[in-house]
Amino acid sequence: MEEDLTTDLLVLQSHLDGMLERVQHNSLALRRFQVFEMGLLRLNSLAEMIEHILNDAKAFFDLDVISFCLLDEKGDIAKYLEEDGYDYRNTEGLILLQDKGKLQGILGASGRPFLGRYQPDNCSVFFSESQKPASVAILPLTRRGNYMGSLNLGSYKTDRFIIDMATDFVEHMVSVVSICLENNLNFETMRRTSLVDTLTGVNNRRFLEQRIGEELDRSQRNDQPLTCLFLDIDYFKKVNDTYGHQVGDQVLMAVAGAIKKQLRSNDVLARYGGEEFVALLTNIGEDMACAIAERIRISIKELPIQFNDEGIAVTISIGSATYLPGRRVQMSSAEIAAKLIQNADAALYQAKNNGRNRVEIGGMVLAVKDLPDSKIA
Ligand SMILES: Nc1nc2c(ncn2[C@@H]2O[C@H](COP(=O)(O)OP(=O)(O)OP(=O)(O)O)[C@@H](O)[C@H]2O)c(=O)[nH]1
Repeated sequence: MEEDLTTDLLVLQSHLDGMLERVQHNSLALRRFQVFEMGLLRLNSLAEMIEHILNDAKAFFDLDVISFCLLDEKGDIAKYLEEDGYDYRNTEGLILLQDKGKLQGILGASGRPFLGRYQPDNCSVFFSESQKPASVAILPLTRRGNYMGSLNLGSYKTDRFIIDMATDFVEHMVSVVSICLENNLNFETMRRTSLVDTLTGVNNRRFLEQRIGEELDRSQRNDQPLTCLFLDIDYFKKVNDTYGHQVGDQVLMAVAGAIKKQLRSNDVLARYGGEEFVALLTNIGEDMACAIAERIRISIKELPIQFNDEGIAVTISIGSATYLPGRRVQMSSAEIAAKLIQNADAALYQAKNNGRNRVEIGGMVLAVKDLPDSKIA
């Protein structure tokens, strides 16, 4: 009798130990998840989110392999990452899928997580052959019933993810990841649309105003000149009056595209107003600026724009001014920026006065106040 009691007590004790161990394990997992979640909420961009997921989640959740799959049907995500200089093509574990069908094929229309043994048919898209896990959790990221991608966790242990495992915890995690992903994507889209001119697709004036200060600081730091071109289509009112506003819009788009083609990818081009554009050419002094402006002028003159089989002749006038960094800086970036644009605009005015379809050089801008007009051309 006493022996039976002792055995029962030992069994009970071992049950309790097991339960305690599970509670401790779960509370540790929960704490880790809270830290991971807080990290996710603090992120400011899509690139940061990708890094957090791929680099930190593996350690947080003690995984052997992880991949982050994003549905990118229109190629916007690739474009955003590229624009931010993020090397998404060589980021291990990041998968941009253009076809929603693949995710639906694996996870079904319900969007339920898949936990279990690695199956080549379903899982090879998410894990490379060299890092093939034994068990996986393929967690769909969805918002409002739409797939956005999946978070794919892998372990070399076959029993880490099993079919009947409770999924409450992972489902909570993927809803947080899904919300963060949606926020980051919305933010990236908003950031771009608010700084891009919707008609021509080049940047808008607000973008230019933000960027010019950064470019001037860079110019100062690297002791390299920065040139500003002010470009204005000639007699554009006549194009509108003759062919209509819609054709005028087509001309604006064609001209913006042609100017952009003559610039380097790190130069800035913005639509400043109606038919005016401003370009910032980094590390370009006056001589080079003149050659580039001439190249732009000729490319616009030769632009083949057709309306009802009739060619529309378009020309552009360009004014240029160049900032020369120096040791004596007595003006703020904002003051230098205003002066640079003002001088380029004045040169444009000259180009218009001197007959249009021409380039005028407005001279150098220095950051010193004591030179009258700071203009030494
Ligand atoms: N189609 C179209 N026209 C625009 C847009 N924004 C401004 N404009 C037109 O651009 C024209 C600008 O005319 P003006 O400022 O007189 O200049 P211009 O005819 O180009 O003459 P110069 O600059 O002196 O050579 C006006 O007719 C505006 O209506 C736009 O987004 N689309």
